[in-house]
Amino acid sequence: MMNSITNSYKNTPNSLVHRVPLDFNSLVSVPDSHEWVAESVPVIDLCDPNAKTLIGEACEKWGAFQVTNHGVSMELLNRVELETIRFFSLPANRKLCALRSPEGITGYGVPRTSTYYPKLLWSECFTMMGSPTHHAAQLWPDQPHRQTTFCNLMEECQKEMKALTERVMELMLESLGLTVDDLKWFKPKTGSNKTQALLALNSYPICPEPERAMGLGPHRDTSMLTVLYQSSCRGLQVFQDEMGWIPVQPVPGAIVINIGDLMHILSNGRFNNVLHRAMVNKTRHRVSFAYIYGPPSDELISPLPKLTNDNNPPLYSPVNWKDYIYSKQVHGNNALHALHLTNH
Ligand SMILES: O=C(O)CCC(=O)C(=O)O
Ligand SMILES: [Fe+2]
Repeated sequence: MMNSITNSYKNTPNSLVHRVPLDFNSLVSVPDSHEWVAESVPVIDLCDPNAKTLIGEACEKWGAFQVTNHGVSMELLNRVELETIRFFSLPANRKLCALRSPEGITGYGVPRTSTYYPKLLWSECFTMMGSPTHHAAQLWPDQPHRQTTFCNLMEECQKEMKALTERVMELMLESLGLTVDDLKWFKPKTGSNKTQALLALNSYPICPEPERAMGLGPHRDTSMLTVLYQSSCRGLQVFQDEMGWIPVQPVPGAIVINIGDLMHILSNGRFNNVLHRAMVNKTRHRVSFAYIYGPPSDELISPLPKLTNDNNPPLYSPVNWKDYIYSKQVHGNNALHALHLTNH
């Protein structure tokens, strides 16, 4: 019998790491040994024979997942990341030469979602559609070589991201028991593919008071899918009922896929259009880049007929991407409610 609590620890497992605290003051980040990881969006190997099923499950539960073995070269991702850092390190007055016009969609400015919130965001954004030739000439008027390097890289990035997006889209359709033929505009047998996409470079500068600011506020993407490379810096979080905000841990080389509102509509609500946000931090300038993929701008998107029946009627009325983007700018996160068919 122990007669005092002094002996209570005798013979209990007691390795060095369980006895000696870290020298916390010497650390600038949390080592893996001390990281308390919550359950988060799955990481899916695209070459896994089971990828289709895993993607279907992830889309229903999370509306987001990370992919590895995705076919986009690491070397390209690194180059785009470096170019993104280089772009945002330009002096403010230089970046303003490419300021997005009030009616335009491309160029430098605040994030597209800024109109949703009463407060402004701790971030800046540069958006492109195809080659950013016009903006490159505004940014580097006397450096044609610099313009070419920038444009070539951004075009290459969009080409690779598009290939990945189509591969993932196809797996998503298959997981719903559909084929590419069920979506006429996706990979048309005749004529060219008129799908549209934006490439957005995002920058979240170091913030002196991160707890008082927000990089990107809670939002759902207007897209069909968003393909995001977040490099190695934490910040992205997804919202899950009951669990709250969950970090999406950067996995070296992995790419994040988010389900947007249009995919949620197309799947008749089966796929979760994930609510997400980006936090800022005190020590690292965070950059990310997002390939925002959607249908041809006039194409009407509605729940796919094969996914609806008398017991499972369509939940949303048809909308095209162009009008939906406008509605999102005006109504923010409530734009989707306006399309909900409440009479069923
Ligand atoms: O930077 C991130 O991690 C998130 C970016 C994002 O949500 C967006 O561009 O829509
Ligand atoms: Fe987003």
